[in-house]
Formats: sequence, structure tokens, C-alpha cells
Amino acid sequence: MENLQLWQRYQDWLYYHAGLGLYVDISRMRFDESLIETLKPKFDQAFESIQALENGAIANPDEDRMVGHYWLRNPDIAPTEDIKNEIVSSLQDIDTFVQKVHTGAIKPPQAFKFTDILSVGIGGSALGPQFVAEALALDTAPMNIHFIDNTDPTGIDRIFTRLKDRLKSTLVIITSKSGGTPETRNGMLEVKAAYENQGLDFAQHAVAITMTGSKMYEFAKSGGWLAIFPMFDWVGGRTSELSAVGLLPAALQGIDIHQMLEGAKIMDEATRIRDIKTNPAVLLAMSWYHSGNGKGEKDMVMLPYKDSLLLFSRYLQQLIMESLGKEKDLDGNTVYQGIAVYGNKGSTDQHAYVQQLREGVPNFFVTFVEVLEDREGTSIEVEPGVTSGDYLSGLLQGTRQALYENHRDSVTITIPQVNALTVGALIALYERTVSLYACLVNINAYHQPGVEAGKKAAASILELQNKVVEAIESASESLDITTLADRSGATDQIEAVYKIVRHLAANKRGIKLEGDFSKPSSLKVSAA
Ligand SMILES: O=P(O)(O)OC[C@H]1O[C@H](O)[C@H](O)[C@@H](O)[C@@H]1O
Repeated sequence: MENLQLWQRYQDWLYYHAGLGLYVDISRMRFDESLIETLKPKFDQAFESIQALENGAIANPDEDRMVGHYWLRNPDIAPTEDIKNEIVSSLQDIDTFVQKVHTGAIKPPQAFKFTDILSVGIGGSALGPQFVAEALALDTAPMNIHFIDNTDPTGIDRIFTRLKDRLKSTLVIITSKSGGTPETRNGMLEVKAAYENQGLDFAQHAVAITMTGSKMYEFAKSGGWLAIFPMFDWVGGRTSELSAVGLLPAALQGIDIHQMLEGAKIMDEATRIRDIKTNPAVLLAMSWYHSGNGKGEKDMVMLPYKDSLLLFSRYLQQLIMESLGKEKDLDGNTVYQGIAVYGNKGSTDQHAYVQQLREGVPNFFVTFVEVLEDREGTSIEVEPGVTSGDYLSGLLQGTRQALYENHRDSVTITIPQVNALTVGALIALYERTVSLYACLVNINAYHQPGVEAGKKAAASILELQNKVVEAIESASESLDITTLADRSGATDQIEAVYKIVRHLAANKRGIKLEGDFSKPSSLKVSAA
């Protein structure tokens, strides 16, 4: 296509939201108008099911749950008065609690004020707060946030080392919707032990965000923790950033959570419009559909040209891949759906893998995120008439063009600034796009049956570990791995037994492993 034709296509397809100053440009996706005709009936159906969802239909049949993250930013549309009140009072509780923490009305026993936040959670209970902290928290924030989002002892120790003497002025937020996620439970127990080791009263530092009645809820309640904020049954983990999960840590960092909610509310309204060309989420869903042929054949490379948006792609990885990565469609057919998401930031990634994007396997489309304002204040000139920000802008344009010329498509989202309003809007834009796309390809975006398999397998490995240790302790001689597996009642799980003893031996857990490590069958195991 000639440049002038492209310019026309750009104008024909440009979406602009005046209130948010947000643009969506899909002109560099090579679809033709016939796609609209094909997709129109599917979109009509999608609008119906999304409205039903917003009205409180059971949208997650597996878990018999409503899906209500849209109500969080507009409680007036909640399906019942009770739900509306829950949302409003949770928000008030957050505001009050945060104000008291900031003024020192709620303070740790051994310091004047809370200075830091330690957030313990995983998946949807970590990714949103991490993205928003990176995007919006200032260096002058009233409190600094740290995350434990894994059960990695070294990772946990690194945080303790960083906090050192500040543990006594750190507020710990344990976030788990289910209240039963093992990684989060472990993180909580590790943090609790660290407080006790320093002679500090953990309960006076601890806050839980979880569903009422969960294991974590009972633990926090019986332990007399500072506060418990509710996680609602009808908010999924990956769409929970605008519930207490994201709002409490954000507000503690001095981020304007009301603006975040406002941005999301405005975007929700914009993406309710039942039209293809004037609904930004429809434009994105259509682009995804076109690019991957409705089967996720192409990966989504997220390239925000702004350091503060570095974690956007990581956040979207869960939102998109956990929602869309499904084996079965709603009719039970095997479909293997999904869209793979990766990316960090531009222009940095241009010096890493853009070579492959430009010339290698054409199995992706790019989403550029452009931020118009370079910085607050003026910039120096790095060359006559040119600033660092001009470079960033030029590199984005250049990469978009170079990719397009080589038949690599892209979408570009442009925002005026990274601020609470636009971040809230971006979250809502992608939440809605995921909902719409899931309807287009006829899958349930709101369950995650595949996640359970790994969790169950891990639990059975830990059970086996206990049997293996018993077998070693009750043996009077050293055992080879085959015999050990037999005695553990796990003859056919010999590889798992081998890996368990290798791990225990590496961690001074009272087990000795001897022999030729390149030949596992030669190894002898005994109690150390
Ligand atoms: O918040 P939690 O209940 O601890 O869950 C944390 C995460 O657990 C699982 O991996 C789910 O698949 C995620 O969707 C969820 O965000």
C-alpha cells in the first residue's frame, strides 16, 4: 500500500477518546472490510453475553460464579443493593485505613510510622499491584513497596536483606483470593517467622486481603491482624487489580485510586458501545482475531515505549493467557485456544529480539504503546533540535514502519501520559477485549482448569517426599534408588524419588547421597 493510501487507512480506522486522550490505531493490521461482515454477527452475540455478564449472569458456570469486575468502578450497575454496598464500603474502608496509616494513627508498635509495604501474593494477587507500582508509584511515595510472589527461599531472603532494620516499620499485606494458595501461605509463614525472630509482633503489622471465610481469613481473624479487606467471590484473580487487591497497596503508595477507577469506568462505557468502528475493545479483539485467524496462530508482542510500563506485558500475560488458553470451547469441542503474550519495552527490546521480529519467523503481531508526553519539564537537546524523547518517538515510528514493510502487522495504542486515569483505562480496555475475544472464539474466559494439574502433581510429590524420608530413616543400610522407590511404595515413580533425594541432599536435610552423580542408578542413599 502506498504511503498516501496508508494515511487514508490510518484516518479511516483511527479511534480517539477525547476524555482520556487515548488513541487506538489498527491501520497496520492487514485485514480487509469483509472481516467486519464476517465478525458482525459474532460481535452482536458478544455484546449480548457481555451485557448479561454485567447484569449478573453466572458467567463462570464451572465455579457457579458471577463475573463482576465492571461493578467495582461503577457500583451503581451492580446487580443487587448488597453487592453495591459491599463495594462502596470496601472502598471507604480502604480510604480510611490508608489515611490512618499515612498520618500514623495506625502505627507499628516499635516505630513512629509504617515506612514500607511487603506484599505477599502470587498470580492475580501480585501481577496487577506490581504493574501499577512500577507504572505509577513515585520515588517520593509515602511508602515503598516490596513483593514476595514465589516460594523461592533465596528470593524471600533477598527481600528480608533489603528490609533489614525496616521490618519493624513495614506493613505486610497478604493477598490471596482463595486464601489457600501454597506459595502465599509459605510466604506468609516465612515473613511471620522473620518478625518473630526479631521479637516483633507480626499481627500488629499484618493485613489480609482474602475472601470472607477462607483459610487465610480465619488465620488472620484468629491471629488478631490489623485488618482484613474482602476479596469478592465474583471478582477473578486476573481481573482483581481494581478491587482491594490492587487498590489498597496503590493507595498506600500515594497513587490516586479514585482516578484509576474513573479511568476504568470511562473505558467501560466506551467499550459498551455496540459498534465495530467506535469501540476500542472491539477494534482490538477484531485485530487479534484477524491476526491469529481466530486460533491464536500469532503471538502478541507488547512493546510499550516507556520504562514505567515495563510490567504491562507481564500483567497481560496472565489476563490474556489464563483467560484465553483453553483446550475446550463452550460446546465441548477440542480447540486449543490462546494467544501467547510477551515483550518488555521499547526501544530496549530493539536491541534484543527485534531482529527476529523484522526478519525471522513471522508468527506474531506487535502492540506498540506510545506515550505522548516525554517527561514533566523541559528536555536538553542531545543533537541540535532533538531530545531523548524525540529519539524514543522516532524509534517507535521507525520500528512500526520497518516491521510493516516486511509484512509484520501492528496495533498502536497512544496515551497522553502514564497516570492513574490512563492506567485504569488500559486495564479496563484489555479486560473488555479479553471478554469480547473469548466470545468470538466461543470459550469461557473465566475459569482456569489447567492450572490445577500442576498444583495436584506438586502436592503428590510432597506426599511422596514424606514416604521417602521415612523409608530412608527406617533402613539400616544405604539404599539404591530402585530399592528406595520400592520401599516408599512408589516403584513406578523412581525418577521423582531420585529428584526428591537429590534436592534433600543438597539442602542438609539429613540425607546423604553417594556414588557417580552422572549415573543415577549407581547412587546410594542413607540418613546423614
Ligand atoms: O489469589 P489466590 O487465590 O491466591 O490465587 C492466585 C492465583 O492462583 C492460581 O494460579 C490461579 O490460576 C490464578 O488465577 C490466581 O490469580
